[in-house]
Amino acid sequence: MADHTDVLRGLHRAPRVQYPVLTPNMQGFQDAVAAGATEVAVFGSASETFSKKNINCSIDESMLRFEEVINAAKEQHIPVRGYVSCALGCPHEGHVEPSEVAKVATRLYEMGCYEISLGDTIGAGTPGSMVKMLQSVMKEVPVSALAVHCHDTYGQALPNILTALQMGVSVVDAAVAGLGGCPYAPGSSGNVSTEDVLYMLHGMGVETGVNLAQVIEAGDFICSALCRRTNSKVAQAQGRSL
Ligand SMILES: CC(C)(COP(=O)([O-])OP(=O)([O-])OC[C@H]1O[C@@H](n2cnc3c(N)ncnc32)[C@H](O)[C@@H]1OP(=O)([O-])[O-])[C@@H](O)C(=O)NCCC(=O)NCCSC(=O)C[C@@](C)(O)CC(=O)[O-]
Repeated sequence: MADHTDVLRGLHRAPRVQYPVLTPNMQGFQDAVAAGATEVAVFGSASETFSKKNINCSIDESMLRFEEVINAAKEQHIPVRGYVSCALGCPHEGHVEPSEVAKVATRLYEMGCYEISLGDTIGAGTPGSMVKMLQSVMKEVPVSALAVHCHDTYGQALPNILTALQMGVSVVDAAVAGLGGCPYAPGSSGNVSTEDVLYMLHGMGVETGVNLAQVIEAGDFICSALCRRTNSKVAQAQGRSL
């Protein structure tokens, strides 16, 4: 959190690209806007323990903080995205009831988040648990306002994403080279790699508007800058960043 405004100020922004900034409280929101953010995101959790460890407050307290951020954002016409972590399991509590995910997603949506990203923070979900969780959330929030955010710890990210797409979700979070993760989800791997999602979608004939070869190049660049090996199976198959 501490250096996100430096990152934002250092970006060379491309037209038609959004650069949402995670803003868990008003301090984060004000700093982000001062640094030029045009979209922000609040990140809550369906697990009480994870909420306390990740953002140092209970779920109810987080909602009060988010309401303040969302109201301030509305005044400035800044769109707000909402995340629900631990949608398919918690590193501390284990199983998370789909109804708890639906409750938090509904609160964020009703407060004014234009989209709710359902996070499998520890990557422990399967198509079976994805179906149950989405069925519960979709009773309360329109599917057009839902996104999925899958980590690949157990190698289930792509089947989970495919399941969500088949249920009508059309927004998928991904990270170049499968980077990412969360300091409060120890042992969990990064987000599903953008390259692997694109390869699957293009193979299914889905038009994404994204150039896979250029994303692989971007993955090479960032892996070399971070001295990390790519987590993308597609990039590995093409002999990249090994
Ligand atoms: C939320 C806080 C900041 C509360 O932290 P806190 O300690 O409760 O906050 P505080 O208000 O008591 O302030 C303590 C210090 O933090 C500073 N502070 C206070 N707010 C901010 C801010 N916005 N930005 C920068 N600094 C801040 C504040 O200025 C103060 O500094 P000091 O006076 O001691 O020098 C802390 O718990 C925190 O940083 N949590 C974030 C941890 C994190 O980065 N988690 C990973 C994010 S990704 C994720 O959660 C999951 C997701 C989205 O990827 C989806 C998924 O897979 O599930």
